[in-house]
Amino acid sequence: MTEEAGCWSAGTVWAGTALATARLRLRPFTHTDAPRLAAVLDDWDMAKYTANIPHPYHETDAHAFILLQEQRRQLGQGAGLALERTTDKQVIGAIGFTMDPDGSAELGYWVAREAWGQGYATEALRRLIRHLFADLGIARLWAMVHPDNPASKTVLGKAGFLPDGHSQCAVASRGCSVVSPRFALTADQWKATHAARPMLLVAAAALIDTDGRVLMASRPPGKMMAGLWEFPGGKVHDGETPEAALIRELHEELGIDVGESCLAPLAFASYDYDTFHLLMPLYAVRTWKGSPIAKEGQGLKWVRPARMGEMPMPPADIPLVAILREWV
Ligand SMILES: Nc1nc2c([nH]c(=O)n2[C@H]2C[C@H](O)[C@@H](COP(=O)(O)OP(=O)(O)OP(=O)(O)O)O2)c(=O)[nH]1
Repeated sequence: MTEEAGCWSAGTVWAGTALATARLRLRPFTHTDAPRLAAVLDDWDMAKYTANIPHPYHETDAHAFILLQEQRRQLGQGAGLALERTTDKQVIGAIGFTMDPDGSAELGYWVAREAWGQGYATEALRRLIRHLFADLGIARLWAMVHPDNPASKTVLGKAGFLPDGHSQCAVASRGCSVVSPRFALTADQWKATHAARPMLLVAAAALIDTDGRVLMASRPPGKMMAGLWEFPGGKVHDGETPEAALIRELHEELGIDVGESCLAPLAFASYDYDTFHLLMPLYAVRTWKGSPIAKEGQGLKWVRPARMGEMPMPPADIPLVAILREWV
């Protein structure tokens, strides 16, 4: 294997590589997660609809679960991944899969009560589905939900799963089994819907001050990826050039005026967000008129590229940080 081969091989959970979504990192559990798991899962409302969460739930149960996930991963039987929220690195759920001998895989997930109703399960599920179909070549995925858990059915529906009959499902916390609806999605069905996702063109700026610091903006509450630090900019409207869009956005968001000749193309981000594909040219800007002020409720920070890695950022922006470190 040449060194470049790393550029071609897809990330795989078998090797423990984390999967990023807009707001989450899907990563293997470690034993340091055990207290958090016990705090979240020792809750009847969490256990009652899931197959494998006993009740009550102690840290020893969490350690056994974490050990089992690592063993399953090493044996190629499946994996259980923590849903780590990017903004605060808190574990807010889990998602996992188990390989079947026929090349299909079963999925399961839960989200902590404090994070219910915010779309985290759908976001994680879409990302794992893409990994299983596109990177690992699995042909078909299926999942069962407890019959009294409509929220979980909705999550599967949003991810494109279709009803697939019923099966008996053991429920550890109740010590019995229930007849549960099954849902399934094939790789072909997924490919057809995934291929139809739109391409979103966004123009962004690295405003660089005389001290070599770059202006970062935090996404305001209520917007997708709220709280993450990004480069100022926004969507390119129909009929606009990326440059014109960026000049407009910098005026609207920061109250500064930038001439088109001051926009130097620097790099671009190209990133699959599951519901759209982002293409984002990044321009270096060293000269502008006015002082940047937050006009849209965003936070602003001047940051040295060497410190940017410490800030929670949209996953699309991570490769841009390395370029800025080299270049600024
Ligand atoms: N501006 C900007 N957007 C980014 C970055 N990284 C990244 O993934 N994005 C994504 C987040 C959004 O999905 C999209 C930008 O959309 P936006 O909602 O901020 O665009 P906008 O300012 O036109 O806002 P709106 O009028 O639609 O509310 O690009 C980045 O560094 N800067």
